[in-house]
Amino acid sequence: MLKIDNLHVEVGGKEILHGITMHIKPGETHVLMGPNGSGKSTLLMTIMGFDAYHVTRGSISFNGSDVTHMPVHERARLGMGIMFQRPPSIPGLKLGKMLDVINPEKKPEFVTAAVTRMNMEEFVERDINLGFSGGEIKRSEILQMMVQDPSFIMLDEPESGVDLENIHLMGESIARLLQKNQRFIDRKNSGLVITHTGYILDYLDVDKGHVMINGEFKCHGNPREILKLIKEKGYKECLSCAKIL
Ligand SMILES: Nc1ncnc2c1ncn2[C@@H]1O[C@H](COP(=O)(O)OP(=O)(O)OP(=O)(O)O)[C@@H](O)[C@H]1O
Repeated sequence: MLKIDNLHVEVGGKEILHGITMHIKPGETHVLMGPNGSGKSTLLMTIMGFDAYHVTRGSISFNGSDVTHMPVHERARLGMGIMFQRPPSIPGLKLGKMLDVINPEKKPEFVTAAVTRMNMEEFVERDINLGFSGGEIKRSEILQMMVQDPSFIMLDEPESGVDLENIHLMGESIARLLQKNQRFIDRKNSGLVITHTGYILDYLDVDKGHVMINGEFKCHGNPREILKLIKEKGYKECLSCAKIL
């Protein structure tokens, strides 16, 4: 589904990603870990195609199409979706209005059911993210993604700032987006999820983990084993081992 080959990316005139290669197949979910400032969000923003992220070398292909220099809205149309780490507020645009226009194929009943599922009824008349708490922003992001219904789902720290009850709601909703209730061969949706804590792994059947340090992948393998290693020995161990777990 997603093939990234030797990707080099500059932000603000500085190279942040130094040759990232990865392949995510249909139905797979991968997890991205790594210390603060290592380039994880940069990778997601580049895959989605935001202007500030300049690909200087390498390529991104999505379902066989080269999207390396394609604008964001075209990537979204092809089926990419992203949940931001810190999405902006949009004064003057009500959440309900946004939900009405994200995906014309979704019937109003579908949208209403998604709003109810995410406990966002009292937010539809509010401007997007304006004054929302951290956890409310995350629920609003997932709600918008449920309506967009992308086939490739990127999540930047979905559990950060979310209380335990809502982590459960978020986890189950993300699992549905990634079709985790279906057999692997029947799944069409794939995902790339950034996590520091690994809480989200309790809800997702994840296929592979990657550790990024200073804009490069240093380790690939079982995400739970990688997290255990990081908790016990820190990221320094990833640098020294740099192997497949
Ligand atoms: N516009 C910019 N100009 C200069 N440097 C930038 C810019 N945007 C991002 N960076 C730098 O790129 C590096 C990677 O940032 P990024 O947000 O991708 O890290 P991250 O791994 O997602 O971190 P965290 O875990 O803290 O969210 C950081 O050092 C950041 O300061």
